[in-house]
Amino acid sequence: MTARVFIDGEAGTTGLQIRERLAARRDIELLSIREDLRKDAGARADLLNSADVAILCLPDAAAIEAVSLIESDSTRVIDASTAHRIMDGWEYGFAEMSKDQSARIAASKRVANPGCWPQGVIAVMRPLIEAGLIPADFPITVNGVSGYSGGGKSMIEAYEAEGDNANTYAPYGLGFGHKHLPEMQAYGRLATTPLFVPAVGNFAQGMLTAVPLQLSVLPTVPTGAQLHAAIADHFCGLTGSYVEVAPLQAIERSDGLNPQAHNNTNAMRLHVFANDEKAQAVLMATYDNLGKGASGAAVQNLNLMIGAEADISLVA
Ligand SMILES: NC(=O)C1=CN([C@@H]2O[C@H](COP(=O)(O)OP(=O)(O)OC[C@H]3O[C@@H](n4cnc5c(N)ncnc54)[C@H](OP(=O)(O)O)[C@@H]3O)[C@@H](O)[C@H]2O)C=CC1
Ligand SMILES: CC(=O)N[C@@H](CCC(=O)OP(=O)(O)O)C(=O)O
Repeated sequence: MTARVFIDGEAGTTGLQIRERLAARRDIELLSIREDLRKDAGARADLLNSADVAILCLPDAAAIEAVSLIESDSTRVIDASTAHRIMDGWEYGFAEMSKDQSARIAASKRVANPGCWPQGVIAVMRPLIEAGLIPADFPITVNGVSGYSGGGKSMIEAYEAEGDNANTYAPYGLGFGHKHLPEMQAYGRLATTPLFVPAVGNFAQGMLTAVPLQLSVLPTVPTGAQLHAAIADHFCGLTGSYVEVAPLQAIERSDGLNPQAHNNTNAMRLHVFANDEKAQAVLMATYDNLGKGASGAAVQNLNLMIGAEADISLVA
C-alpha cells in the first residue's frame, strides 16, 4: 500500500530536502501543489485533507493555519516548525529521546519535528539527568555553530550573496530568548533554562552543539567514564537509532569534529571529552541541520508512522 504524502511548503529549504529524500520511494505517492497555488488556503486544504500524512515545512503561523485547515480524521501531521513542540496532544519527534519514543511517534496523529539545536542538547543531557549523574537543576551553558541553511531561504540568499566576505562566525540569540529554549529544557529534563549562545558559520550545512560542564561544584563529581557510559548505555539499547556515541578519548586537533561530517545523512554523533583531575567535561553532538536536524528527522518520523524502513540518507 502506498502512503499519500503532502509537503506543505515543498519549495522551501526543509521541504525540498524531504522531497528529495522521498522522490524515489515506491511506497509513497507525493501529492504536489500547483506552483501558483502554493499559498492558496483552499488548494492547500484540499491536499492536506487528501493526504495520509501532511508534512508542514512552513513558518510557525502558516503551520498553525495548516493544522486548522485539516478536517479529515485520517490525515496525520508532521510539523517541522516550532509551533507545536511543547503542546499537549503532540508527540515530540526525537525518536531516540527515550526507549518508548519511537513507538509513541508511530502511534501518533500529530508529531512535532524537533528543532535542530535542541536535539544535540537533549541527546547528551537527558541520559545524564536520568542516570542521576547530573542534577536536573545544574545550570548548563550551550553553544555551537550551524551552517547558514539553518536560517532557511532568506539566510541562504544573504550568505550566498556575500560569499567569502560573509561573517565566518556570527553569534546570535544574545537576548537569551531563543525559540528553541522551551523544548530544550522540557525534553532535556532540565529544571533551569540553559544559557544558549548559538552561532552561524560561513558554510551551508551541518552543525556542532557543545555543552561544557564545570563539574567541581557537584557534591559527587562524576568521572568522564561515567558520563560516557550513561550516554552510551542509553543509545546502544535502542533499535532503529541514528545516534552513535564516539569512544571516550581526547582529541587535540582533528577533523573528527567537523560540523559538516554527517551532511546529507541522518546521523548524529555524540562525543564526551573529560579531564577528571580538573573535574571538567564537554559534551558534543555533530549532525546535519538539514538531516537529523530537520528533513532527515521528518522522514525518520514518517517511516515510523507508516511502518517503513526505507533509507533516509541523500548519499549512498
Ligand atoms: N532550515 C533548517 O535547518 C530548519 C528549519 N526548520 C523549520 O522548518 C520550517 C521551514 O523552514 P525552512 O524550510 O528553513 O524555511 P524556508 O523559508 O526555506 O521555506 C519556507 C517555505 O514556506 C513557504 N510559505 C510561507 N508561508 C506560506 C503559506 N502561508 N502557505 C504555503 N507556503 C508558505 C515559503 O514560500 P516562499 O518560497 O514564497 O517564501 C517557503 O517556500 C520552519 O518552521 C523552520 O523553522 C526546522 C529545523 C531546521
Ligand atoms: C542558523 C539558524 O538560524 N538556525 C535556526 C534554527 C533552525 C531550526 O531548527 O528551525 P526551527 O526550530 O525554526 O524549526 C535558528 O536558530 O533560529
